[in-house]
Amino acid sequence: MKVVGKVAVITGGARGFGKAFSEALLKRGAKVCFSDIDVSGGQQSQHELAEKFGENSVHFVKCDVTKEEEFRDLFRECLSKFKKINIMVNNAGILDEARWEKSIDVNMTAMMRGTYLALEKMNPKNGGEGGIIINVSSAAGLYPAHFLPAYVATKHGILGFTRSLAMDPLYQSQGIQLASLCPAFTSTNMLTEAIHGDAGGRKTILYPDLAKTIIEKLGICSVADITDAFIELVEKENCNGDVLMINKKIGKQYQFVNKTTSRL
Ligand SMILES: NC(=O)C1=CN([C@@H]2O[C@H](COP(=O)(O)OP(=O)(O)OC[C@H]3O[C@@H](n4cnc5c(N)ncnc54)[C@H](O)[C@@H]3O)[C@@H](O)[C@H]2O)C=CC1
Ligand SMILES: CC/C=C\C[C@H](O)[C@H](O)/C=C/C=C/C=C\C=C\C(=O)C/C=C\CCC(=O)O
Repeated sequence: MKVVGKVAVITGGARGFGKAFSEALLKRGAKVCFSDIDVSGGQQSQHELAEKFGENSVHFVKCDVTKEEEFRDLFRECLSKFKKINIMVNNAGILDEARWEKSIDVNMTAMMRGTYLALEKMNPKNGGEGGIIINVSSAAGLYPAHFLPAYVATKHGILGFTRSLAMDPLYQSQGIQLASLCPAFTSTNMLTEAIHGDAGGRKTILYPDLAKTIIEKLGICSVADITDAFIELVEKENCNGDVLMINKKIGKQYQFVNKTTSRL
């Protein structure tokens, strides 16, 4: 898709990947409505991005993706400000093995809700223009890891859901494409907290020492590495059904490329 002139909704955009993806789309001439549960972080990012790209290009909305009404309001606000939605990025996510039910709520249920809401708004029958939905999974969506079993389950779920909808001829006929991004370990707050504990010193994963050893072996990506892969997906002529993994050792690698053998 050509990004210039398009409108994107991004969840979890106050920091990390969500902020970097917002900036990359703005740089290419899109308008971005980004959201987060973190109001002060979101406002700070809004200020920075508006200074670079103009007040009329970027809009922050407070949205806890686990609250259905707030999620609906995010879409309403984007449509009222920018009149359309071409790109939806379900990026908000948490890593907290002690709160595995919450992990399912944020990483899985909210991602599904964001996808269904975007499908509704992008449907030409409802005034939409089709579009692209990118769901942020993880290398943990492709590989098991016994230091983060609940997180792994949610990230595998994202792939199953997104790849299934991408097969549906109904959405294809509406000009809607769905793809998944699978970054491996990347230097954001999520990784720092996993290794060192969260702000309160609480462990977010099991066996942090083991995780550290594995991370040292596999290497750590930069946010720029992942943003580059994100933009590649968005700008492809057809990214429908794609699962793009990125890790430090092998770089970008499309998974399940032999789609005929990995589909019904
Ligand atoms: N950093 C990494 O190594 C990797 C991260 N990911 C995924 O990328 C996505 C972004 O992660 P990072 O930027 O690394 O993490 P991060 O922790 O820096 O950013 C996550 C953002 O999501 C927001 N958020 C959390 N719960 C929310 C909720 N209920 N409603 C709305 N916003 C909420 C947070 O406030 C934060 O701004 C997540 O889905 C994560 O699972 C995937 C692979 C690797
Ligand atoms: C402790 C981790 C904390 C945070 C990281 C993120 O939340 C991230 O989402 C989790 C990633 C977990 C990744 C688990 C496995 C990764 C595997 C690979 O990168 C693949 C390795 C080799 C590929 C071999 C090959 O195909 O040749």
